[in-house]
Amino acid sequence: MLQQADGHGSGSDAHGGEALREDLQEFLGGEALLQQLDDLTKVNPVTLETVLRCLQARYMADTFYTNAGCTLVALNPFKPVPQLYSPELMREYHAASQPQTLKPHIFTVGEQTYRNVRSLIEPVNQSIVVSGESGAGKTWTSRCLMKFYAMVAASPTSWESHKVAERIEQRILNSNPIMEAFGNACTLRNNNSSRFGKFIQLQLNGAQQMTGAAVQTYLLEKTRVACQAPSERNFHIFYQIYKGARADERVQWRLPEGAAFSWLPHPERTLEEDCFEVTREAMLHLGIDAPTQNNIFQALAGLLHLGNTRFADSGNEAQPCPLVDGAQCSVGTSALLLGLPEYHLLETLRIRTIRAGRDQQVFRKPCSQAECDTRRDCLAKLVYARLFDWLVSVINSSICATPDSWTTFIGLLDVYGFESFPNNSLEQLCINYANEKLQQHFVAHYLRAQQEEYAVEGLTWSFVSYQDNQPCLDLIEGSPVSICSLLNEECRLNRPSSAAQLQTRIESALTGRPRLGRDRLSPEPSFIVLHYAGPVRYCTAGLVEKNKDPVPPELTRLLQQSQDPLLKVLFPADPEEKSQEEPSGQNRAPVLTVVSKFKASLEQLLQVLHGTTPHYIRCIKPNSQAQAQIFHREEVLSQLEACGLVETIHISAAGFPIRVSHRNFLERYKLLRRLRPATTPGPHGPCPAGGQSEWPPRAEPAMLRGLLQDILHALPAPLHCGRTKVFMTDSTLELLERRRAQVLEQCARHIQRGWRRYWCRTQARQRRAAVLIQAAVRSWLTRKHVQRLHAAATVIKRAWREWRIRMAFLASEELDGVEEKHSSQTSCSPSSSPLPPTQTRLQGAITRLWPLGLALANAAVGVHGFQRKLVVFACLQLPVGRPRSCTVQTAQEQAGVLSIRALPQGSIRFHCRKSPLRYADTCPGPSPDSVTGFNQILLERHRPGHV
Ligand SMILES: Nc1ncnc2c1ncn2[C@@H]1O[C@H](COP(=O)(O)OP(=O)(O)OP(=O)(O)O)[C@@H](O)[C@H]1O
Repeated sequence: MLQQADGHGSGSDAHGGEALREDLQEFLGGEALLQQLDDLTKVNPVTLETVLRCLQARYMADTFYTNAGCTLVALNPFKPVPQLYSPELMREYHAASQPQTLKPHIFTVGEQTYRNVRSLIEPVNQSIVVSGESGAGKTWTSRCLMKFYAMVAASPTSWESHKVAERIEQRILNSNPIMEAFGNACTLRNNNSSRFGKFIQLQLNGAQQMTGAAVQTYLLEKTRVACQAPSERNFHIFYQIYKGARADERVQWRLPEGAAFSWLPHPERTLEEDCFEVTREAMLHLGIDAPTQNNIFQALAGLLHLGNTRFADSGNEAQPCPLVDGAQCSVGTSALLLGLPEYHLLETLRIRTIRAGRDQQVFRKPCSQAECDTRRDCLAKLVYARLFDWLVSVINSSICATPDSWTTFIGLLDVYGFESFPNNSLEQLCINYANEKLQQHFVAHYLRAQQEEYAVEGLTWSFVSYQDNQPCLDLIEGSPVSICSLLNEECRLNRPSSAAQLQTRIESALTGRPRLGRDRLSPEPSFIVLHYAGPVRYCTAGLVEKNKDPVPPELTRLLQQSQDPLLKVLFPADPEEKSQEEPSGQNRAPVLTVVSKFKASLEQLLQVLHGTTPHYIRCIKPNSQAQAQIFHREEVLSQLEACGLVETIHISAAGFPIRVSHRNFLERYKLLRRLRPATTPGPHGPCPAGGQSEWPPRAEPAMLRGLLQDILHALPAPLHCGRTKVFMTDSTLELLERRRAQVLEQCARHIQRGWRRYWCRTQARQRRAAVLIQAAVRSWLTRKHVQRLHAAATVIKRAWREWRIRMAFLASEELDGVEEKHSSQTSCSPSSSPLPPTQTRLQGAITRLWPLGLALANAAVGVHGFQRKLVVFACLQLPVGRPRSCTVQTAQEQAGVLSIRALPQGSIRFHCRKSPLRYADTCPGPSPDSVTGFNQILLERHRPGHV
């Protein structure tokens, strides 16, 4: 989950931070606020990932400055930013009552240092260390700061002092173009790369007015004069004179247009730094008059011609190397321009003189071709380095105030950043050694600042667990044995030693040193130093030679004989002078090597820095293409490592990298009080269920602290409760988060359980209610249905009964009617009959035998039509004359007689297919055994016609 930078595992750290949960991220820092976060130490937690994200967000929003505790991180905009360095802005920062509350800017640092000087709080002197890799913007930053001080420190009381101050400031500002022309060059990484380190001391009087300045330079890359890496250039000044010389000067300096110089690569490339006039102007302002300037440029032209002096192999050790074609002219011109005799120059380059023996006998030995080249290059480097130092001294004499006119100073240190290339040599060793020294100084200061914050918060804590870079410094410069001492020893002994031998010596003498490593796969002899910013492999080849920086004494002697006024100044003839460059086997006195000189100047610098209040500006190059609005995380990350910001983060991790205000802490972790055992209620009562309302915005600090104590009581974690913040380590945060997750899980379980119980209860209730409703509805529906059926049945029953009754009635009527008629017929007189007598007789017969007649009438065959009707009427004794009074259906085709059976009693049974009676035919439940009666006609003997 949480990962904090530990040791040097930056990669994993960067990824670890990514895994941080969003809500935690928000709690600790607030994702949305990243670009508004002015201080990198306020990103929470302080990890590389969050720091990178914050820087990126700010860079993309054109915010180039960010605080990082006591450090200011300056991202190179690589584009002109309007108003970012305007005089109005300078004035705004200067006039602000609290510049720290304004946006981070180099002017905040400038103003802070200025106010510190004014406050006279010890240490009064201030220093600003501007560091970063090549092209990160150190020179730009230093220049802007100098302009700032020139503006703010120029508030003189009188007109006269105003004029003095203005002149001084102008001189200080004018020193920049000169130093840049002579000390800067176009490299692969920066078109205007400073090839030296510098410390500028701005001197202030008791009224904090700038009265002067002093410049100290370090480690000029003088090899560039004679050797330039592919695609790189020589120092700007050579191009300036080559391109900017007037016609008469060209003649005087022997610089015809289009002339080719091997030490002037890529002359066709024109940079804005190639402005000769600006340099001349600045030199003039600093008191370097035109003849002196002329002299300087003439000597530089002499060096260019010296570069064209090429030697061929003589093929004979006893013979000096001949010059290649055309080189003779170059030697002549060079000698002329340098004020040297041509012959003497050539001889010095080609012949080595060796003094040996008790009486210092002189031997002359022709040099090899390579040695000639080396001596030529050495001469050029010697002249250029002395010229550069002389210029610095001239600048200093021009801008430096008399010791009694200034009391305090603000120092600006512009140094190379940490360097690590595939092959590193003495230059990188010196640079990285300086960076180690500065890092140690920075860390000590940072720790002090941290301690102060803890003290303000009322915390006592010491950084005992922090491992500083002392072991690495011991390895490089320690006593009695270190890399520097071994290199110096090699120079002092002046014994021939190969690269492999040097490697072996270093490894055996420094074996067991924790910061020394070895690259077993490297084909070249080398050793590895584990610097705070990462491991660097140094090749041992050429280390001793570079450390010796040998200058053949003949060269110095030659230059001392120059007729050139400038060279006379640079190389004063002093017969008493014991050349430092004359190491001899017998002389066991310490030799002034590059390393020892550098170490001495570094110690002097650090002494100065120790006596000041330091401020740090870390310049960061967002991309190596020098493009605006491009932020390469990997590149920035490696620079953060190199400038020690990562180390700062590691230190933060060693302390309490996480600081949360009391209120925020309580808001997030109040629920941890639930962990408190039920039997031990805290002094602040039971846990309130509420949220925000429980801590009103202006809650008493005492109350907050009390609640905090409750949490601490419930969860014994290594938390440190400051006056306004809670301090904790990364692992504590992790523990808190874990416990919080546990409590949340418990709560979630409780809620789930409660909810499930409630849900089940509700479900059961609903189910019961549904069943009840369903039952009620169903019974109601059934009742309704049954009622309807009942009603229908009643209707049917009633109708049926009525029908039955009617049918029975009709049937009985039918049957009764026949009998009655029959009886009444028999009782009636014949006179009353309307029928004729024959008919009446027939009718009587029929009537007597009416069942027979009826059967006949219904027989399928037999009587038809009216006869059939008549028979029926007769049988039923219906009046024929009134056919409408009753209806007799006779045409019952189907009702034929099926069988006629004479019964033993004398009765006859007619079995009809259908009852001849209209209504008596219906029988609801005929029994199969019984005679149906209605479709059977039984003629009984004693009583015919009984049905
Ligand atoms: N604040 C800035 N605003 C705009 N451009 C800048 C700024 N800072 C730096 N640059 C650009 O970056 C280039 C490199 O800056 P600068 O020369 O100051 O780098 P440096 O760190 O001094 O490099 P070196 O160590 O090689 O001297 C400048 O020439 C300029 O173009």
